[in-house]
Amino acid sequence: MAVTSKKSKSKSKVTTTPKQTTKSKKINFDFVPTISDSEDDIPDLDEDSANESETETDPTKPQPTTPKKKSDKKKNSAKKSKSKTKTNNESDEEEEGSKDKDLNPDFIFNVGDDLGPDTNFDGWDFQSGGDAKSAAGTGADVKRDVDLEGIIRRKGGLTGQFANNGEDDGDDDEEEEGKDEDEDDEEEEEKEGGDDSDDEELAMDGFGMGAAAKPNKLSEDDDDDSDEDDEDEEDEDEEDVKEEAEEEEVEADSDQDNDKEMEDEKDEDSPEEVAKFFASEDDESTQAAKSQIHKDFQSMQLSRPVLKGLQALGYTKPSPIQSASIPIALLGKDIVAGAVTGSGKTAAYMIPIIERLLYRPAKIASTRVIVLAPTRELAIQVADVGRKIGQYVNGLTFGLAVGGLNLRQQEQELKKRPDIVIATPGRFIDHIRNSPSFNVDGVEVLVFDEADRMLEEGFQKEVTEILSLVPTKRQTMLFSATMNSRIKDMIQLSLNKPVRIMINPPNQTATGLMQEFVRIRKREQSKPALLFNMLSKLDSKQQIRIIVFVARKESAHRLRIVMGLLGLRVSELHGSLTQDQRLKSITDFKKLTVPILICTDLAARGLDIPKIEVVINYDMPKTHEIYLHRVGRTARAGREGTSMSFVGESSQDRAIVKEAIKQVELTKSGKAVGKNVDWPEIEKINKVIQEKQEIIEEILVEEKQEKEIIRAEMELKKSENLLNYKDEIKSRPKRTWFQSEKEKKADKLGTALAKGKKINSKKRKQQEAREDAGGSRSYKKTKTDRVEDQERTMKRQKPKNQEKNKKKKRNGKFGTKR
Ligand SMILES: Nc1ncnc2c1ncn2[C@@H]1O[C@H](COP(=O)(O)OP(=O)(O)OP(=O)(O)O)[C@@H](O)[C@H]1O
Repeated sequence: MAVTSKKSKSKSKVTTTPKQTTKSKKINFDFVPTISDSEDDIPDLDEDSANESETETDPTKPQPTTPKKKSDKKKNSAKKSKSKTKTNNESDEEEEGSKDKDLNPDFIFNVGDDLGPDTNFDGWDFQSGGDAKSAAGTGADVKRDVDLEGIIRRKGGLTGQFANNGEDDGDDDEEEEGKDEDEDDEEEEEKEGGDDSDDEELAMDGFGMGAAAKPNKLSEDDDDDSDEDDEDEEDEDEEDVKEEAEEEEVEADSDQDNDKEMEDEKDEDSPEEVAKFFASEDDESTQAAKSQIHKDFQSMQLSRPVLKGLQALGYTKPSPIQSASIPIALLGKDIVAGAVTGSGKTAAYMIPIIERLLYRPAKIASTRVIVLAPTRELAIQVADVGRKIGQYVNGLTFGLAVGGLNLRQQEQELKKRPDIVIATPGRFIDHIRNSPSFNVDGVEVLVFDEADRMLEEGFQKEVTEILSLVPTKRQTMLFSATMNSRIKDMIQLSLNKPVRIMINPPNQTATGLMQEFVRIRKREQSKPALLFNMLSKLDSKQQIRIIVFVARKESAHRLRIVMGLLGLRVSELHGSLTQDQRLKSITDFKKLTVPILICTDLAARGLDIPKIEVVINYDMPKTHEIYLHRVGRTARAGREGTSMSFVGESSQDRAIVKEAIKQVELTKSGKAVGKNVDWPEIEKINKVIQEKQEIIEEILVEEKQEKEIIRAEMELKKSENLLNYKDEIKSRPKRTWFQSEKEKKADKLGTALAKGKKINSKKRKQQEAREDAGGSRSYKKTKTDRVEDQERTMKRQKPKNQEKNKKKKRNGKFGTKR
């Protein structure tokens, strides 16, 4: 399906020609040969400890009508000046001053001869996720929250040198403090220098690596909307529970993945399967498109508004994945693409999508593109990138169908049938089922971002349901940094001879990434102290962004309290937080208000905050794949970054380190080193933490009590609303759910069973009970659901119709008839 454009009639077609081909260099799109399974060249981890038992501890998307265009132009210019102001406001002097200093000039965003990326893109923006009425512009309800920091403060915490950043006062003392801190730092550096010898056993050789192994809706609008919002509350609460369950799956996924999965990765597709499934390498147009390397976006025959959008973002040259994917996507072909984290995959699919919409305008408003992402935050970010690229395209509209954000607001947005809808699967299905004016019959393009994740068991049912609803005649594109999905998993997507574009070898890390590994041995209990020690040494003034990954939500929360008690202000990000809290954590992190973010794997994929300097794996992930996504939060777009991993003695942890070293050696990308730490110093800190255990428990109890009070207040309000708006609430069509929370849980159990995991008898009984009940429920509204809906709608319309009839009668009596 060749894409012709208005422009192409007078100018040139988007299809590629042999002429273009001769000018261009050829790049290899194939997978780099499979990594040898032989571990001969891999330095062994310390043998003695290899025999020690594993310990697991937890210390803590144009409708071009002329009038619309005019107003849109106005809007666009307003938008433009607005975004300019925003950029000025957002980039503080220091950041500007140091802009892209940290970029790696070798990074191949620029295939040409000059510098690394000079992008104006300053990360994603939640403000564009919804209207400005509510917190973070997302339409998310602002609900009363527990003041955890207040509790920590009352318990004597957050008093240290780290606590006064952000909105706090204490300006006068800042310089003084700065001096002291500098002196302290010097002292600490000296100490550190002297400590190297102290920890020989934990040094790089400890890993057998030798030296560096190369390399509330309670705001103003409440007066108008509060009634409706309150009525919605019940629905939304229930919906939030479902969404939470969905998100939990994202997080819990790493719990489900195990060594078995790593083995599966090695289960390669056969050459015959590959030849049958993927487009032939000999396909002429694909060949022509593939063999080019575009030195700039102009040579891709992109339209002026899109080029303007890219220019505004500071994207001068396409990254390799963009250079390779855009021409093929413009041909309307299905794509399965993989490229290293932070290499610009979002724009790689967003640019051709916008181009397609621009040159094939729809006659009537319809949603033509669906982008599916595994997490809410990623979906919001993708929408933001899309909006920014398409900011000069008249009438281009985006919609979000993302869990945790205001359902009614989204419904209103989707009613207008935005061109591009970015969605998380659960909420998307919810809208298709329950938002009558939204449908997906006009969908032409379906994108799976983080496709390998979307094809995993956690999303299987949702994806199957979505696929059954969208038209089969469509373009489907799959993108991920770890696009290792097997053909058997992709078959359900009904891809039409997809073109396989693999830029980097699978499992490669960013070129500018320094991977450091700290061996924990039996000091699991000292990990919080180690974390504190590292955080304070890394950034005594809390001026760099550090992201810390932990295995469990509880650990994230506990660590936040521990760090707070030691005077270090950190944020947490995981599925147990409300969406408001989640967005606030990210916004604070982005603005450096709270530059340390402790999170679960919810934030492992796709999150693009350009200046995350360090990623700490406090708990190692379960698989090397997740490790790649986590460390991929730094060293993005050709920048440099460091990852520090706390490596335990489990075979799983050790296997990931081995794989990381192996990949560095194989791909010659980045570095991997062992790191010494000052254990005596850390043990001192650990002692302090141990002494605070009681206080930590007290804080947790106090927090729980506050939460219960808030919950009781909310329940009370809900009951009042239920009484006050009973009739209205009852007349509403009953929302139907894709899966109940119970079903989700039962599915998880099923997954566990399928994976051969041991489950206890109670859980097994639950699973059996579910199977007895007929297994999974039907996904579409049942006939009964529909009849009930109709009855409710009729009931609701009855008073209105009665009113209309009365009016008609009145008009008959007193109206124009004489
Ligand atoms: N052509 C370009 N020139 C300069 N910067 C770019 C270009 N394309 C993308 N970027 C920037 O590179 C960064 C990474 O892009 P993006 O988030 O799309 O990466 P990704 O490959 O999807 O990463 P991940 O695999 O982690 O999801 C973003 O900050 C983006 O603004």
